[in-house]
Amino acid sequence: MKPLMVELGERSYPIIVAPNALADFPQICQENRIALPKQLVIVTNDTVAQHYLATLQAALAGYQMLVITVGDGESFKSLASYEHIMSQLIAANISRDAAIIALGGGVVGDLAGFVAATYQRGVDFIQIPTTLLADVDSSVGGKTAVNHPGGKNLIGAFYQPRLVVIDPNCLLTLSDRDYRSGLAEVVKYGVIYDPELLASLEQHSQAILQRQPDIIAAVIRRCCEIKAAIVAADEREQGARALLNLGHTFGHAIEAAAGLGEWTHGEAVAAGMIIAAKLSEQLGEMQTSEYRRLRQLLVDMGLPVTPPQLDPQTWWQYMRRDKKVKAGAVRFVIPVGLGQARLTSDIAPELVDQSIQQALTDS
Ligand SMILES: NC(=O)c1ccc[n+]([C@@H]2O[C@H](COP(=O)([O-])OP(=O)(O)OC[C@H]3O[C@@H](n4cnc5c(N)ncnc54)[C@H](O)[C@@H]3O)[C@@H](O)[C@H]2O)c1
Ligand SMILES: O=C(O)C(=O)C[C@@H](O)[C@H](O)[C@H](O)COP(=O)(O)O
Ligand SMILES: [Zn+2]
Repeated sequence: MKPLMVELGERSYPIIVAPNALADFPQICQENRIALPKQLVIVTNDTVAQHYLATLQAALAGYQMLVITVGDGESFKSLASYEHIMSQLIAANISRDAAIIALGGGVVGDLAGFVAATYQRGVDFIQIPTTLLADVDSSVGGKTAVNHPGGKNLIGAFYQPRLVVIDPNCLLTLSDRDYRSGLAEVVKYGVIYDPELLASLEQHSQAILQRQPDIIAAVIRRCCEIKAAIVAADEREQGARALLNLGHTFGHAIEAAAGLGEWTHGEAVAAGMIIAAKLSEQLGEMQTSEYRRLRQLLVDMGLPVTPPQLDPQTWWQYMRRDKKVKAGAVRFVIPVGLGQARLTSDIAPELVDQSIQQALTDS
């Protein structure tokens, strides 16, 4: 199948979606004119390694490989893990012409990407995502980061991979909770960009939840297509890319306030999208029927739609650290109906507080 491309001039790169892509990795590189260097560094965690490392290593027999594992979970997307990886790269004398391969979900991808962006001021980076969330979102677009106790992704860099290789078969071993978490970002694409995708998620919700391979591969391709188009138009989030942050101003606050890892990223984004939709309803930009339709879809996907009870001060403490803050004002992504969204700072804080309260009490 023809690769999707993220068009960024000299830094353009392909996204390959193919069953068994892990085993075919060197051939995929060759077909896409990616010359693998002699030294390869695979960053992963023990959970993913147990399922997929041997297949990738066998495919790459003949290359010098250093495997670095990090702890499993959001709390390991940290400066401590970053330092752990850096120390191993330095101890092994990994040179600037090596390539770092992230094999794992969004945590491994974001962390390994930030290492790749900064080790000796930048080495080549390849994403091999293994969760639905990483397939449809985090492996594409070059946002790399680690968390800080003060908030999500506060330390990072824009650094694009050279290649993204997605093997949808990896999803068969993913837990239900993590699979559903990825569906939140899938729904997000429908809300901000693609009403047909939303309708198709509603129509095929059972097949999607059962992880039927054809449907899942089609969903992954469509999401990557949307993300690639948005990133190509606005790589560094000066405009349209901010729409990919729908639900995240609230979602990141939920994740950080609850303690990283208590809510998965997708769960927090789902509840955050409901608050954003409530805001939109209050502004008269989303009909009540559309709000209820979105809420029902998230419920059908097994995602939380009720935010946690936090006091307003806590919400605002985290929301003020959002990366979309401009000239001191928090900017919100507001869905306009279902299928479009806009970014605005022109929202009264009382309306935000009210929307959070209403999302909390809605049933
Ligand atoms: N860079 C971006 O653009 C971007 C976009 C969205 C989310 N993110 C970030 O991604 C992170 C969330 O990613 P995630 O949901 O993939 O979480 P994750 O990386 O923690 O993976 C979820 C769980 O699944 C396990 N796992 C991974 N692949 C597996 C497989 N194939 N089979 C069985 N288990 C597997 C992991 O070990 C982990 O326990 C968050 O930190 C979020 O901020 C980044
Ligand atoms: O790629 C983007 O742009 C996104 O905003 C995608 C989000 O799903 C993702 O969670 C991202 O990491 C959030 O970025 P941040 O800049 O709000 O930390
Ligand atoms: Zn996200």
